[in-house]
Amino acid sequence: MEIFDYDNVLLLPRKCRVESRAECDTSVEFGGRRFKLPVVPANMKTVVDERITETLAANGYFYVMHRFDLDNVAYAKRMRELGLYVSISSGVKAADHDVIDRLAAEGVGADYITIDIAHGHADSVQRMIGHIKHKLPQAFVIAGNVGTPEAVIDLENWGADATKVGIGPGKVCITRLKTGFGTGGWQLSALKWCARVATKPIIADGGIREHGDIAKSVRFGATLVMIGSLFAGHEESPGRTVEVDGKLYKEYYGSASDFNKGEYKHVEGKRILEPVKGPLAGTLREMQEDLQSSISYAGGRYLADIRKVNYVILGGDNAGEHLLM
Ligand SMILES: NC(=O)C1=CN([C@@H]2O[C@H](COP(=O)(O)OP(=O)(O)OC[C@H]3O[C@@H](n4cnc5c(N)ncnc54)[C@H](OP(=O)(O)O)[C@@H]3O)[C@@H](O)[C@H]2O)C=CC1
Ligand SMILES: Nc1nc2c(ncn2[C@@H]2O[C@H](COP(=O)(O)O)[C@@H](O)[C@H]2O)c(=O)[nH]1
Repeated sequence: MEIFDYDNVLLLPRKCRVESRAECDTSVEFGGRRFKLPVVPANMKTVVDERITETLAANGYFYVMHRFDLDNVAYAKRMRELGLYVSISSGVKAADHDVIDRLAAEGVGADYITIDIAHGHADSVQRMIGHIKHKLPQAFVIAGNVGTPEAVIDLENWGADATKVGIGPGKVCITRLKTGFGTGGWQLSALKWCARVATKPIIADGGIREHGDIAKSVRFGATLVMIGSLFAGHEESPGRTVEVDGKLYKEYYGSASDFNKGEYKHVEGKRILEPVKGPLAGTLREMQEDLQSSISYAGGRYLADIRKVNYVILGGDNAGEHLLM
């Protein structure tokens, strides 16, 4: 198997088919809705909050609200009152099952539910998918996180409508150091490996450091890309603002860090500071422009055209050109 990651792959251009990059369409259909970008900010406490998710939903972007210190039912009710779609996260414990029961009993429902645990290839996830499909059959269920084709096949067979791939490639992740496991350092080829067997959408989660990594993820099979660090350092970001030597930073910590958990137990995440870089809307606009350029370099007009390009692997044992024949 070829092993590579975002920083040692480049996509190869094909003849341009547009007069302007404005003709390139970055939108994507996911779970019955069309969104402006194949990008979703990570469902983490220092990345999204109520206000940011409302803005994203109201402006045509996909979001997943985090599940920490949050009343999911009250959150879902508020989004409904605002006329916005509901996209929440869930764990797999008894209290998480109860939330699904309440959403059903109170008639609130949810449009998207992301089952989001560290080791998503687990019986507990199978039970939770079954519970959601029983109580809220209309909900689109995303399940993860996983890092192997076997896991993608199982989650799909258990009823997941999409799977989330990425064990440990995140910027504040220390899973590979603490456990010796994961897709950190080879996330892009793990995505390719998983996408070969997937029959439903994949969300590539973690490891995106540059906007061009979004196009690379799409090339290797992602329908959406989940991003934490690139979104954590905005004016509106929920992380605490910290001043160091006159410069402003936002704190960004892992969901499995002691900062999120409130105790040092099974810690697989750390805290870092991200420089503050202006409003979120500016980054979303720049991501769209960059992705429009990516589509034009792919010789296409639509996101899916990126899937048609060849690529090169730079350096290492797998170095070489890879042609689609
Ligand atoms: N993408 C990634 O690489 C990672 C992401 N995270 C994120 O951190 C957050 C917290 O995750 P998590 O701790 O799973 O959530 P929870 O604290 O909600 O735990 C979920 C359940 O899974 C169990 N569990 C967790 N890890 C394992 C494991 N390795 N093997 C068996 N059972 C396990 C927990 O039990 P118990 O605690 O008793 O074991 C608990 O019952 C999530 O948002 C998750 O996405 C965390 C680590 C890696
Ligand atoms: N191993 C851990 N992974 C974590 C933790 N908290 C979040 N995450 C994952 O990281 C991505 C974001 O990655 P980034 O490279 O874009 O910053 C996020 O979506 C989760 O899947 C954690 O504590 N440990």
